[in-house]
Amino acid sequence: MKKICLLTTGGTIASAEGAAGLIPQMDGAEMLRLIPALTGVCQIDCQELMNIDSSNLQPEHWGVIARKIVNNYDLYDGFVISHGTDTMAYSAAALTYMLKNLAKPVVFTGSQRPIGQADTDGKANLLAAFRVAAEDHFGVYLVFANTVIHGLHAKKLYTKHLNAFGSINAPIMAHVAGSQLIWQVPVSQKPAELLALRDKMDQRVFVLTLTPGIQPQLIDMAILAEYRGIIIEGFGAGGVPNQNCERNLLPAIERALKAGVVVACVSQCIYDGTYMDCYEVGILAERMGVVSAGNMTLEALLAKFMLALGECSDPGEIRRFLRDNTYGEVI
Ligand SMILES: NC(=O)C[C@H](N)C(=O)O
Repeated sequence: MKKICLLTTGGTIASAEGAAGLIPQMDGAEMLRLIPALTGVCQIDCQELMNIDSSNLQPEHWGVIARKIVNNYDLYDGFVISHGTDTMAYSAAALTYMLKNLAKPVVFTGSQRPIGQADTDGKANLLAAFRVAAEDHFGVYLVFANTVIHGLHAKKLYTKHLNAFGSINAPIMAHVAGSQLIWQVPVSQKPAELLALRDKMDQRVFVLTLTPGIQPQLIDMAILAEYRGIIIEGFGAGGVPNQNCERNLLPAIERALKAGVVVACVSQCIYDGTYMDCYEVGILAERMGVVSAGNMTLEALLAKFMLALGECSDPGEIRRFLRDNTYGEVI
C-alpha cells in the first residue's frame, strides 16, 4: 500500500468558529479521523506545518512546505497538503516551480466549508486528494470538487460555490469518479535528474491592475520603492494605454525598464491569456521590452517572477526565465 504524508497548513477545512469568526483550529489527525473511507486507500502519516487562514500565508511559507517535502521525499510515495482555498492557487504554482524534477504526486486540497460541519466538502476533497496522491501520475496538482488541476493552471473562481476552482488555459488533468480516477493525460516520463529545491525567491514584485483613469505615477512609485519586477494586469489581450498625454503609461514603463525593473503583462481576462502582437496598445508595450505572459495566470506568473528575481540578477536573464516554457506555460 502506498505511503502518503499529509502536511497541514490550515484553511477553512481545519476551521471552527472562534471569537471573531472562522479560524483554523483542527489538526491533521482530527481531520483524518472524520474520514473512515481513507482506510484502504493508502497509509497516512501526518505532519503539522502551520494552522493559518491562507490569507495569512506568505511566500516564506512556500519555502517551509517545499523544504518539508524535500526532506521527507524518500520516505513517502506522495504528499497531500491541506490548505486554505484563498491563496491555494499561488502556493500550488510556487511549489510547481520550487520542486524541480519532482517525480511524485504533491496534491493541494482544502474546502469551502469546515470539515466538522455536516454539509462539508472537506471530507470528499481530502479523500479525492489521497486517491490522487496514491497514483502513479506525478507533479503538483490541486484537487477540488472531483477535478484534478495542474499546479500552474488553477484559479479560485468562486468564493462560496463548492466547485471553487477552474483550470485556466489548460484542460483538467483528471476527474475523480468515486474510487476511480479518469486521467485525460498519460503518465509522463520520470525526470532523469534528482529532485532539487529552488527556494531562492525575491518577493519584490509589484502587481498593477489597469483601470480606466490609471495614473502612470504608480509605476514611478514602484521604482522608488525598489521593486525589481512589475506585473501589469493589462486589458484584454494585453492592452496598455498609450494615448492621452498624462495617462500614457509607456513613458513610465520606459523609466522602469531603464532602472533595470523587469515588466511583464498578464491579461485581466480569465481565459485565453495575452497576445500582445495584435493591437497597437499591445505591440508598442511589447516592443519596449514588456514580457507578454501568454497563457499564464497571475498566480503562476507571480511565483515564477519571484523565483526568476531570486535566481538571476541581469534583467535580460530574468526575461528569458519568464519566457521559458518548461511547463508549456507561455504561448
Ligand atoms: N475556503 C477557504 O479555505 C477560505 C479561507 N479563508 C482560507 O483561504 O484559508
